[in-house]
Amino acid sequence: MQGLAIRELSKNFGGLHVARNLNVTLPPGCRTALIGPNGAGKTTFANLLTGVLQPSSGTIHLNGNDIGKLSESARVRAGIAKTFQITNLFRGLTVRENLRLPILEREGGAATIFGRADGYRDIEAEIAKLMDELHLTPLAEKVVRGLAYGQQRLVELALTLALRPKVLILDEPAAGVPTTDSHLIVAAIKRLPADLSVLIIEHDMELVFEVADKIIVLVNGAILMEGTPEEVTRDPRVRELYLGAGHD
Ligand SMILES: Nc1ncnc2c1ncn2[C@@H]1O[C@H](COP(=O)(O)OP(=O)(O)OP(=O)(O)O)[C@@H](O)[C@H]1O
Repeated sequence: MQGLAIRELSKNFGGLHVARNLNVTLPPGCRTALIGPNGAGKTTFANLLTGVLQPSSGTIHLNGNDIGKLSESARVRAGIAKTFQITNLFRGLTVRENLRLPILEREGGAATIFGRADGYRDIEAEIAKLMDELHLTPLAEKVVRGLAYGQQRLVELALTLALRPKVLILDEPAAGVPTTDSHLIVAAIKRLPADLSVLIIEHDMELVFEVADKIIVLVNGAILMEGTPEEVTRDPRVRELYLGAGHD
């Protein structure tokens, strides 16, 4: 089975059930959005996938391999990356300098990569490609501190993609980005590598509907329903949830 397969995943904090027997498959190439009211358990679910939290029960397989017991860093190496949670940019460095860092890290350090005949050229070519994909090329020599917030988020996304993940978790990609710039984020999500599995946790429904192939609605730690954006909008329970009280 290709992609990420989550089976019967549960998490309790004492008597509080924040994930209840969750079964979710994130196939390569699929853009899945996870939505739900505040406190539904979305962040907890992401933390269970990245290894920040250990589940009470259940399994997680990536391309058939059990990754459920791996540490956070081992999961990153296995191909699970999450962005937009913490800013890990070096604000005094340029966009290009920032992008060099995860590539060096991935390749096992400067000594290894620069020891190869084409090492330097390969890195610079990869940085150029990443910047091109995210339309960051005009900002290459700009110091990150001076960029608009939405642009900084694109740089963060580029840094995460430099790790060459198989599964990308976008945690509220539009949070804090002015609405005038949110189209930059939408465009970047649309240009992500075609075979990547993407899980988007997002409150902004407009963004979700623009980018998601599939939506999972989480309520009280359980899946209320999942389906295409059209199926989800038609569902009376979802309409009740989003037109009623208790959401952002
Ligand atoms: N470490 C923890 N210990 C105890 N309870 C926790 C812990 N982390 C989260 N919770 C509780 O688990 C529930 C789910 O929280 P979570 O942050 O996953 O929800 P969410 O859907 O991401 O919410 P939001 O949309 O507000 O970010 C909440 O009731 C929260 O208070």
